[in-house]
Amino acid sequence: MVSVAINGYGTIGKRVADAVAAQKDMKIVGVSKTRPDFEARMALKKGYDLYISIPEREKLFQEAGIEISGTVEDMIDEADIIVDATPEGIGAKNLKMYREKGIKAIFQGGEKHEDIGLSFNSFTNYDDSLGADYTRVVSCNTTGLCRTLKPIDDLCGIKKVRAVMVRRAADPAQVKKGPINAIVPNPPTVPSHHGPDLKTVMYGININTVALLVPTTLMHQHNIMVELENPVDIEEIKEELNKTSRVMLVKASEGLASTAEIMEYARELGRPRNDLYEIAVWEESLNIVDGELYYMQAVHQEADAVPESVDAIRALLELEEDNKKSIEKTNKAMGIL
Ligand SMILES: NC(=O)C1=CN([C@@H]2O[C@H](COP(=O)(O)OP(=O)(O)OC[C@H]3O[C@@H](n4cnc5c(N)ncnc54)[C@H](O)[C@@H]3O)[C@@H](O)[C@H]2O)C=CC1
Ligand SMILES: O=C(OP(=O)(O)O)[C@H](O)COP(=O)(O)O
Repeated sequence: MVSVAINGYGTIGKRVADAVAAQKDMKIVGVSKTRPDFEARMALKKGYDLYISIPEREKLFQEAGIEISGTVEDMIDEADIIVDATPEGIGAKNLKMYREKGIKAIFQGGEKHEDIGLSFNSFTNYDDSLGADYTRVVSCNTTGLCRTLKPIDDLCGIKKVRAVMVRRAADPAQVKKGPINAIVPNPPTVPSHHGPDLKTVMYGININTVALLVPTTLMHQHNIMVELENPVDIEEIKEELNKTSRVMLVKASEGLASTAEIMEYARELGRPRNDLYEIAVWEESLNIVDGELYYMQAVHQEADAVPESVDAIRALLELEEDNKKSIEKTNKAMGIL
């Protein structure tokens, strides 16, 4: 059983911690916090040893009566691998420390591909991270694109993709982010960074994306148009997506006509934090017009890329050479369809 530490126990970090703890071949040996808040108390309640990323704040934790086991450097000494889930750009700064400590590390999508040198998705390029020292799990939006474009490409080939990424402005708990009442071209430049980001894990795919921020916190929504290489029937596409792991077809006609209703469905599934790991594709949106495939999907940004971090641990530590077997193990432990 390998020992995993989480540097940055936040939205993604705490979810990855629970996902790792659910696996049979790995365990959590520590998580790091910057301040003694309710998340720190929850981490201890879950049995995770707590480490501090800002040593000068040790007194704050003591005054709060929150037991800590040391600094991030101490935590690294206990682990076989680090999952860095710090805010965008901080992971790249931590890379120097990981190198000096000689520990493998997995980063998240807020880091730049060029800063880490390798990016990861369980379905598209797992093998390239086998035995690597560092890799970067692509962001929630790019993960969402991978999950549906990969099976479509395998089925009938993709000539070109255009996608409009309607992104949530903030996560539900992020009270300082917006917009509250505006639609923001973000980035205002076209194409957005999502196309190049997808190419770091789906090599050579021809894609251009446009991205917006809208005042919602629940999910991202994607509008995808695919010029297909070879003719295919829409029922074949539906069948392929229906059997694709970490993807689910939903029907607006059955009350799942919005991101809000999809998240209500996620609550019915009863996973931790009502998370939806699967990419939800509106079945009614799937259509082929003049040889071009159209479809719409929704992405639970807080959760969809979390299982990929678990698979990345197996790849870097060479616990499983076959991505399909890792995906199966991760899914089984997390109750993913
Ligand atoms: N929130 C989302 O929807 C998604 C986020 N990501 C990526 O995941 C990464 C983490 O993002 P979130 O979990 O949303 O951020 P977050 O802000 O929720 O959590 C970050 C955690 O790191 C801690 N932290 C801050 N500075 C630190 C430092 N120097 N050392 C150690 N810990 C530190 C914070 O206190 C916080 O607990 C980013 O790269 C982000 O782009 C990827 C997919 C979706
Ligand atoms: O939108 C996201 O990534 P993206 O920039 O790849 O679209 C992620 O949800 C992270 O965004 P955040 O930095 O607003 O949390």
